[in-house]
Amino acid sequence: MENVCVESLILKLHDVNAVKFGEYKLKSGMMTPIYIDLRVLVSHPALMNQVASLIYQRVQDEGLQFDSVCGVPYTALPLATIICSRHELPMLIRRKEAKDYGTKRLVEGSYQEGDICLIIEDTVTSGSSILETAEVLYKEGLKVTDAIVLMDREQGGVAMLASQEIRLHPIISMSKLLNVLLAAERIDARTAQSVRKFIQDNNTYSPKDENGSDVPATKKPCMEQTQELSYADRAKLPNVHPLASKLLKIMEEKESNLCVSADVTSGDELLQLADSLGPKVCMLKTHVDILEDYTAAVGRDLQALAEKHNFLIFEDRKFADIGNTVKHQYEGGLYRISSWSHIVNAHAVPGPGVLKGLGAVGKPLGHGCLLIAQMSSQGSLATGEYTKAVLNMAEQHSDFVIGFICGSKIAKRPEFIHMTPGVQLQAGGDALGQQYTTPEDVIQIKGSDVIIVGRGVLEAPDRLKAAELYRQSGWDAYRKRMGHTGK
Ligand SMILES: O=c1ccn([C@@H]2O[C@H](COP(=O)(O)O)[C@@H](O)[C@H]2O)c(=O)[nH]1
Repeated sequence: MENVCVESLILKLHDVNAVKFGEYKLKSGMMTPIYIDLRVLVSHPALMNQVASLIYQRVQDEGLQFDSVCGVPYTALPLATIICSRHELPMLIRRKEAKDYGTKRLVEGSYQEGDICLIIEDTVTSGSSILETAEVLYKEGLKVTDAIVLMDREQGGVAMLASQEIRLHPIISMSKLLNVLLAAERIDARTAQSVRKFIQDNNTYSPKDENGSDVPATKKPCMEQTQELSYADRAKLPNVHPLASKLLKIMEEKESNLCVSADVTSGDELLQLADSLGPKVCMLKTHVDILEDYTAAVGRDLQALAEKHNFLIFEDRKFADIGNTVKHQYEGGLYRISSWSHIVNAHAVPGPGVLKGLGAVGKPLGHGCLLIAQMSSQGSLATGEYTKAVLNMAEQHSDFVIGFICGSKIAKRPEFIHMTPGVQLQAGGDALGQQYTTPEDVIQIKGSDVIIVGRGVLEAPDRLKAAELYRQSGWDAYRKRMGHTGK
């Protein structure tokens, strides 16, 4: 199954005019400055397949249990059909009007009383279309516990359906849509703000109080606003880890969010790289165990070069064992990683013990750790609930965890730094499952902070020139994300 990124899907939906700005009438008669018209998807099969993949991914991420799937007619019908056909799931079709001959059924397909039916919908405003479909299914003795929607306009649908005991799982929120279109300069700040205001002023759901009277609809104060902090401002936050603060300051000073992955096999080449590319990077990443001639002098000299050129060293060791073992692996052995590397990383698989073990060594030295929340390789299992659990673990250990290895921004706390590998100037991949995306995509669209580039620099005819190219494109993408235009 293809891996679909929400941000690029939003841009494609905009390309095919599925997202329109202007004056449009909703089903309720309400006028809206933004209209989502996913009916056009039927004319774009590749996009239709991507939407179906995203919906199914969400079904899996949420671990939903159900006996059949029903798409709300008509736009979600082909989506449900693709998903059910690809994954061999039983599907039901809800008729909008009963036939006046034959079985006269309103629900087509085979089902039994008590079966759970998952509803799929394309866009939700108030949630009334999903509820109408659920009510038809209820009359047939079916149960509805969950619904998935591609686009939630954030106008009360989630709360209304929750009041009817249906959990709605939106994939794209209106806030996300606006943020992505704004960052990609598809809309201007004024348009985004006027749509936000419309959404906040037009919440369709009024919960009832205990006497059954309407409680006035609350205006949502929580639509994601994009007033983002700069790297420099984040460095000054009161709760930022001192090492994260140092890195953010370096990034701002050197105008670099580039980490070069120095995946070379000789100590001399590593040191030569560190010296020549040092001025271009905020961080140098190593895999010390691929060096064929490591000696303690390499670690020492690397540290001196980090001082000279003002960058941090990140040993990409990916610790993944019990606390006691990782403590030894970090501090001892041939490489004595903790003696020269400012940052290491760890998988969350072993549980918090891995951070306790590493922290016992790293914390007194002022070092920091990145948790691996997602990976760039095809078929990675670090997705969905796992990624959420990693985020949670980081929040519990923010005295040592300074951020994440991830594909996109996953944490709201600006103290955490997001670092993304799998970056080249052209999207693509290698023969062993690595997947590449571009600096613009990673920094501007996906909201990560640092690009990690290996072969994009190492295999270039002129490594210094290539590093400068990546530094500049990473920095330009950051400036655009912050709303700066031009140089
Ligand atoms: O998910 C991950 C985690 C780590 N890496 C590492 O980053 C570099 C990428 O090198 P490229 O040559 O740019 O592909 C490499 O050291 C990996 O071990 C990753 O790629 N993905």
